[in-house]
Amino acid sequence: MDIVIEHSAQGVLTIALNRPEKKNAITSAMYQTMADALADAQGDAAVRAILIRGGQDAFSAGNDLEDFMKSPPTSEDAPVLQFLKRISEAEKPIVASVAGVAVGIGTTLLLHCDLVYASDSAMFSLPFSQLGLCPEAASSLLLPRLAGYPLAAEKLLLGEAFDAREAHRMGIVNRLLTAGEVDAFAYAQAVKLAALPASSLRVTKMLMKRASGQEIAERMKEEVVHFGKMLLAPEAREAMMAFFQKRKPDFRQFD
Ligand SMILES: C/C=C/C(=O)SCCNC(=O)CCNC(=O)[C@H](O)C(C)(C)COP(=O)(O)OP(=O)(O)OC[C@H]1O[C@@H](n2cnc3c(N)ncnc32)[C@H](O)[C@@H]1OP(=O)(O)O
Repeated sequence: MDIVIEHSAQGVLTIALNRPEKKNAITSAMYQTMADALADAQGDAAVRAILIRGGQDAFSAGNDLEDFMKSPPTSEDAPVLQFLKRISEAEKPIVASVAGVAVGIGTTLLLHCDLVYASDSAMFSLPFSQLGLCPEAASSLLLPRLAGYPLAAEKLLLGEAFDAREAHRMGIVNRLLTAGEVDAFAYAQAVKLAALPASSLRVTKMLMKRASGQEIAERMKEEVVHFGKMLLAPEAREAMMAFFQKRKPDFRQFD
């Protein structure tokens, strides 16, 4: 199973990305499973905190590029958009544990989690421009707000990878741990949350997020319009073909 869902007796729902052979690249089916798990968690009183994690080698290599080419998300009910809506509107606290690579949505989904813990060897990247695409998950709004414009622009315009220390400095990550410690630490934090009064956490999260909720939803909609068009454009096709052909893309052929 590419996504493993586990309920613990302490009230933690764990969503584990489990496609190590593809570095946890996320397919439509995986987004759908995660969106459904988040929806179910919302209505399940036994779930008091949510933990999202990948493996030691990869948190996630982002959207599956073959899926992008074969079935680009065009409609509003596309699984990726359902997942983003669910994670951005979740009322229950979400903790993330990041080890290995976190690429594209593997990094932007973290902007919607409440507590993010990462291994000190984790690597992050937002390679949208390198793929002929634009930011998603409201990262064009949230990253400049979190990290300041210069750092956000560097990451989103150049699309180069950055290390865990920089992700921590930018505010994407709460705390760095060793690769061996990060999952257990993140889980323990989720257990702590699960033991607190759910109503208090719900109201606290709502108060912190209420002002930005509408803006986030609107920005995601705006990003999707551009993203959907760009995904079908020749620049993105060239970038994705180049990835699978293990060569550098040639963008000089486009204006
Ligand atoms: C709405 C959301 C938008 C987005 O998320 S946009 C971002 C999309 N993601 C990417 O562009 C990342 C593409 N992948 C990479 O750049 C690299 O991979 C990594 C840096 C993540 C890891 O590099 P390395 O450690 O050298 O591994 P490897 O040999 O490239 O990958 C192992 C296997 O995994 C497949 N794979 C990796 N990422 C993806 C992906 N995103 N979509 C589909 N397949 C992927 C490869 O092809 C290969 O497979 P095989 O062993 O069969 O050759």
